[in-house]
Amino acid sequence: MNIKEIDNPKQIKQLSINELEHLSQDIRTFIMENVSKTGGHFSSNLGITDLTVALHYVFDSPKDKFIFDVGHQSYVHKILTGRAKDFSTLRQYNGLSGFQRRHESEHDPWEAGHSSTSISGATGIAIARDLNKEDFQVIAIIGDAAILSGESLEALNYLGSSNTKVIVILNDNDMSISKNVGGLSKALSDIRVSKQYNEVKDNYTQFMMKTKTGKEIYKATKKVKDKIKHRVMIDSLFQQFGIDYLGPVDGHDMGELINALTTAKKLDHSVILHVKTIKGKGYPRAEQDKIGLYHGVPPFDLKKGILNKTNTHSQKWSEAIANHIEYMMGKHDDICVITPAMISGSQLNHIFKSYPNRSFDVGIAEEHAMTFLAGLSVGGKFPFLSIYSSFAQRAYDQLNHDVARMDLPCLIGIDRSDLVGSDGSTHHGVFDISFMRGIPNLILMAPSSQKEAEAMINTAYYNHDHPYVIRYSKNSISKTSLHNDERLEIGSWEYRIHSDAKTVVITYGDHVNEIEERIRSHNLSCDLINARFINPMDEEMLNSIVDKNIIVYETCMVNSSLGSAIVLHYAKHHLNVNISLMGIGEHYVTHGDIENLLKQEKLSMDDVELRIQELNNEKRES
Ligand SMILES: Cc1ncc(C[n+]2csc(CCOP(=O)(O)OP(=O)(O)O)c2C)c(N)n1
Ligand SMILES: CC(=O)[C@@H](O)[C@H](O)COP(=O)(O)O
Ligand SMILES: [Mg+2]
Repeated sequence: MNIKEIDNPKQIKQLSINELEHLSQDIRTFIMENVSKTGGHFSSNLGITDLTVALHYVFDSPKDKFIFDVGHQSYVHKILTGRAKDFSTLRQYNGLSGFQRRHESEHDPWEAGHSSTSISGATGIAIARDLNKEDFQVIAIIGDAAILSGESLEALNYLGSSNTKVIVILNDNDMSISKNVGGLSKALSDIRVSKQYNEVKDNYTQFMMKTKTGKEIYKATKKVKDKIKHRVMIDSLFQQFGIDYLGPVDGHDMGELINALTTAKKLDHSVILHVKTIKGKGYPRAEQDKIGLYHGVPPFDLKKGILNKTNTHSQKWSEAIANHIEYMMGKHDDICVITPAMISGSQLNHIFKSYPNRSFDVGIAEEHAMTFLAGLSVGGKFPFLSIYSSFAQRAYDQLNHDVARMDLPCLIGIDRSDLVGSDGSTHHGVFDISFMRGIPNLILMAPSSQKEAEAMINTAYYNHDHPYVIRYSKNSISKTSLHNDERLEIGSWEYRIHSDAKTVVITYGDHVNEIEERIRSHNLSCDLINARFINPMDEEMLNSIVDKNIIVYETCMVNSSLGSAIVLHYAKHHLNVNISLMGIGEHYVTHGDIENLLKQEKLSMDDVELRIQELNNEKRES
């Protein structure tokens, strides 16, 4: 069957097991040839090929709903649902997304990019189906790392107590991006495929599901069997949630897969089908990859594999940050490093090798990572958490409630800030400034060079007084050798171009050098300020340019960004617009007090603000 001629998964329904196996191999070859050209998620899709072919053979998408967790492993699903012809546009502007996208196909009922949402979403879709008295299957396809993350466990806990039916396919390749971590992950990998046991069990279950009596007997005996199983046999952690468990089955044996999926389809209650696969199946370098080199790949030569290029002139921001952190770890043994499953992406492999006892990969667990950081700080360590901007969105309350409120000395590296390119909208780091600027005690920094980044890390460590955040993008920067020992004054901006021009641009991070180069090469009459502290702002410098035209340039121009803070500062201090900022917050003044004040006395806004402060003090003292 020519892969590009598959418009609809129905076309594979009449194939034999043997033909399905050949189709699966052809799809793996197609993925290798295409993804090695465009870049994208490589080993996860090779490993899930047989399972996805079997899923589309047994179930009927789009009537049956396929929800891929994260969605980075949905390429085979896309190929079988008529999108093979678009693969040359994978992860490009206006091209095929690297994740499920609803606008792309009726076969994509769900969207993700962030991990561990599939079971929650599937449960919602299933319960809505039951309420609407509709009849279709809801299937969540989730990896062994994603299923061990907070939201997945919350969803499983709820699913086990609900009467709806969701089929959870656990695609267990014993790998996250790199090796999977945690106690539950070990329990999973200890459970072995026993073909004979599964065959007997599948045939028995299918036989019992044929009749009403059979179903009753199945349920009654299942309880007894589970009790015995809990004690004597595989202590499957999923049965603890009250959800039936099938498997584990060999994820590369088409017949066994189809049998197990058919059993799951016939059940009248939720079930987890545990499927063991090999991440990178069919491409030995990817099968042997334990550090995630073939998880998300750039375009590469299939024959030679991905070659480790050591570039002496440029580096990724992550590398510059990790190098200086490692340098500081060598000088100060209280520094620890945390990552939520992104060792390779955050360039921490060398630190994990050099300081294994002070480096912690907590798995896909951003909430835990952030509060774990707080605990390490309370315990007298100086922790550094490296976390992607969009994944940090998961840990907003932990940052606010556990780190900032206690004003704990630590450093948080917000990696992949600003636009990230091919991962697209779910991964752009454009909200971190707006969700962090309002949190008390956080010092927000954005370096424009390696040297400045090192000075910021030094400042955070040696000041040892607040939680510091340093944000940097996925871009590359020029590489210098030295580790400088400089520090910065908190809130101090840098006049990068100071020619007393009528216009001044204020920006930070990667944009500073880009804009400086443009001003100089076009000989523009324009000053440039490097706002390297996004919070607190350099109000003295702001006041010194009150008579200039100001252009604020930033990527994440969303509410409560730096730009809006600057506008507010001017409105409050310099424009003849009367504006007073009044927070009720912990103040003692009520809305009613303010209304009365405004009504009774004809005061200027400055007087109102003054009067409110007096009123506030009076009430606080009373
Ligand atoms: C909230 C969140 N954290 C981290 C990631 C990065 N990430 C994408 S896939 C992945 C590993 C997933 O492992 P698993 O669920 O086992 O799927 P596999 O790739 O092995 O099939 C990670 C950590 C993410 N997408 N979302
Ligand atoms: C799917 C996912 O979330 C990760 O694999 C992500 O794509 C990694 O991004 P980087 O390639 O920027 O490390
Ligand atoms: Mg996995």
